[in-house]
Amino acid sequence: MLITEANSLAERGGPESVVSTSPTTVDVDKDGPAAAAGVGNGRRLVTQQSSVWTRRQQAVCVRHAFKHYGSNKNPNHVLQNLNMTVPKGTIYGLLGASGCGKTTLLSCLVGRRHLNSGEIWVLGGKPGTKGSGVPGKRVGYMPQEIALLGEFSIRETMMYFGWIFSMPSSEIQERLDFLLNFLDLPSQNRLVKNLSGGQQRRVSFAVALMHDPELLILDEPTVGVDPLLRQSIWHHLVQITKDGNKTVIITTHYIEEARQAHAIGLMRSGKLLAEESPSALLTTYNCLSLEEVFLKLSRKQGSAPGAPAVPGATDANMTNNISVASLNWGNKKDEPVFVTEESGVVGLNFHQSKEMLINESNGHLDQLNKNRAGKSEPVVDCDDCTDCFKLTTRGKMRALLQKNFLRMWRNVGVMLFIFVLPVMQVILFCLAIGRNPTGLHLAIVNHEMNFTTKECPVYNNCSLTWLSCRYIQQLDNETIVKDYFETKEEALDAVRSGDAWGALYFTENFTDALVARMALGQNSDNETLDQSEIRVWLDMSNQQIGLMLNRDLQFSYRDFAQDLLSQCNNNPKLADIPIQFKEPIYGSNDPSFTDFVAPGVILTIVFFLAVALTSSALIIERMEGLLDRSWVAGVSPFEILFSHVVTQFVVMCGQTALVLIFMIVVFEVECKGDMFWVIILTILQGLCGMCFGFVISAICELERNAIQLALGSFYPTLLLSGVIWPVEGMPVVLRYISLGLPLTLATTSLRSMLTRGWKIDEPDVYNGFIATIIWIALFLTISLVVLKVKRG
Ligand SMILES: Nc1ncnc2c1ncn2[C@@H]1O[C@H](COP(=O)(O)OP(=O)(O)OP(=O)(O)O)[C@@H](O)[C@H]1O
Repeated sequence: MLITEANSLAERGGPESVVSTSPTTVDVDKDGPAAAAGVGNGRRLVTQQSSVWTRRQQAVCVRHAFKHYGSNKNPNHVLQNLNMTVPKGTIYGLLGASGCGKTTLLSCLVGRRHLNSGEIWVLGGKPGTKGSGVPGKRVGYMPQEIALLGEFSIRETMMYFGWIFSMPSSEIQERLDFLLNFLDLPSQNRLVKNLSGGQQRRVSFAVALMHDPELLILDEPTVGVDPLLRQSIWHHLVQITKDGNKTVIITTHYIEEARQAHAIGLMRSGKLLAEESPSALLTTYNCLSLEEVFLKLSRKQGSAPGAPAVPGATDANMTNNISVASLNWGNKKDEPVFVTEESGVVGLNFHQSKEMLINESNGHLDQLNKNRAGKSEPVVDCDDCTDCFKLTTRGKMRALLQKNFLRMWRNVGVMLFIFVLPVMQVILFCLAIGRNPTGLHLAIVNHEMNFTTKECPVYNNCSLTWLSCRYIQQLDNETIVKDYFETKEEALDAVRSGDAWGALYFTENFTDALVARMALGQNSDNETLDQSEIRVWLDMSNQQIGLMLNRDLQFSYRDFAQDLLSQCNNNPKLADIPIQFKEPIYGSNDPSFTDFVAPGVILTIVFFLAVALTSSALIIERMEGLLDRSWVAGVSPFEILFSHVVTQFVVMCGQTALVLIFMIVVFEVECKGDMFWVIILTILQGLCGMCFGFVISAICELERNAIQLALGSFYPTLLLSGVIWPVEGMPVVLRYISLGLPLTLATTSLRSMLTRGWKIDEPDVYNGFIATIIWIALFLTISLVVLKVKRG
């Protein structure tokens, strides 16, 4: 029968290699691998060259697969020279102990991971190559973890994946109705996060079945599923593979349920111990259960050389992944058994395995062969090539955008974070930063006044008496709280103990000395000059308060002197120092710290909110398994990034509007420039922060690391970008570093627009735009590259 298959292939015009090499005959009793397998029944092994063409005919064909995790120096070998053949139209049960590498193998099949060496063919193509359809809609993958969005309802989950697979909504709904019923799922409007573990697994299974793919890869789909439903799942799998167009690869820890598979691969330590139909395995190993077979094979593999052999199995067949039961294939004893020359797999080239499975699976594959008879298998070269040059599809964008928006909408905390936080930050900044301190205690010792009666008269005319009182009255009562002390020592003690920010001392003949100083001018003696001075001791530990008191004391003296001079009909200008500060070109003579910091604060708020929002976005999806599942469904890194960019852009526009409205309209931060360019620059900075967030998200595996990196970058950026202190105050090296940061030139640009009213044609302004755009491009490129590398 096997030879007939090969001949019929030759008649159909199959590749020459299959036909021309078939006559090579090996005497199995002498040198063939089957000799070691104890095949001494006089049957011949016929070497059949495994060609690319034959491999492409299988649903899955793995040859000499090696895969290790970790570094080359210290590798953890997971797949070791593994060969596997899954004919089309079969259910293939992949069994093995926990940690033997099943999930790794499956992830290589769906293109999520790459082998270190070896070959994989899935549905005629190599996973991950253009046009192979894998990853993509030709495969349905149910990973071991739930890998769904908890915030989505069952219906929304189905819509998400259905749209990714370009299915129309009506078709998705039809499929959904069927799957809800078939998998005994609750109402389609229930949120996934509120379902039981078993229900969630069934939704995950439904997602894999959704688009009716050619190849279903199911990693433990029956965990947490009751026996009845388990049986109906298996029944369904048998049904869908019946016509030979669908193939299922399934892993399960319930070994006995795999009896319903057409073929079983028993895997251990990165190798297939055997690859057979369940009944062949039971017969060959003379066991009653598959579990027994597995134990026998495992013991054999683990036993020392020279240990008693399991009937029908040897070290040689195990290491060569030989299908022992294939030796029973064919009804006649003298029929040859084909050996795939390259792989060393006995019997498991596609014709033999099909043939075998027909016999072993109650005729199910008889039907399969009938369906295919006379039909030459099309070689899938570029099945999906209409999509090869498309960047995305409408369905994918619709799915990804809805997912991003719904996710935000459903999460009240995130919504508050997005819109309330920037407003709160602006309000807090405007209320807390830049205002003059008030209620500062000043310890005053005035020997001119009577300390007991506290008498200190003030005359607002040309009276030259009690001038110390007149000066003290000039001090702003809101800023300064005046505490009187009898002696200088007491006043200084008040400063030392932190009860006052400074001490002010007037001698007992202050007024006389001051009048003499004004009258005598350059003829004043030192004694007069000394006595006319107001002595001040400040607590300069707080620079802002110290400098402000210093400034207020001087301005108060100038106002006091000008007032006195004008009351006495003298020119008040005599009280000024001979430097005249005219109306400033930009800004005011009484500049506000708020106006200096505000541009940088606006950009920092928008930049770092975007970082915070995006830095964990991809990580959460990755940790939920949704990212992996989306990759397998055929979504590209570009599509993921693009959908996030669009979502974030919408959010950014809202945030920018709120920040600018509160800063400029509510708190009246100066804005002399063109509002249009101010808005554009702010949005661009938000986009820049978002792209930086993507980089963090793509680089970090854990959310914790992303938070650390985002927070860690916050302070250096804030300190070095000239937001709170001029760049000109930094050491030269830091200045260059500062110029290379994304916020520095943008802050200068926004400051120039807000406070100077400069237009876009000024270099200081347009440099900020150019730098921001360069950073956006750089961050996007980095995250795209990292995502592509990580996707494998
Ligand atoms: N990303 C990874 N990095 C490093 N080692 C890994 C990684 N994924 C899996 N491994 C290791 O590879 C081995 C095989 O893991 P794999 O998940 O493929 O096993 P499995 O057969 O699917 O197990 P189970 O049945 O428990 O799911 C294990 O030792 C595991 O620790």
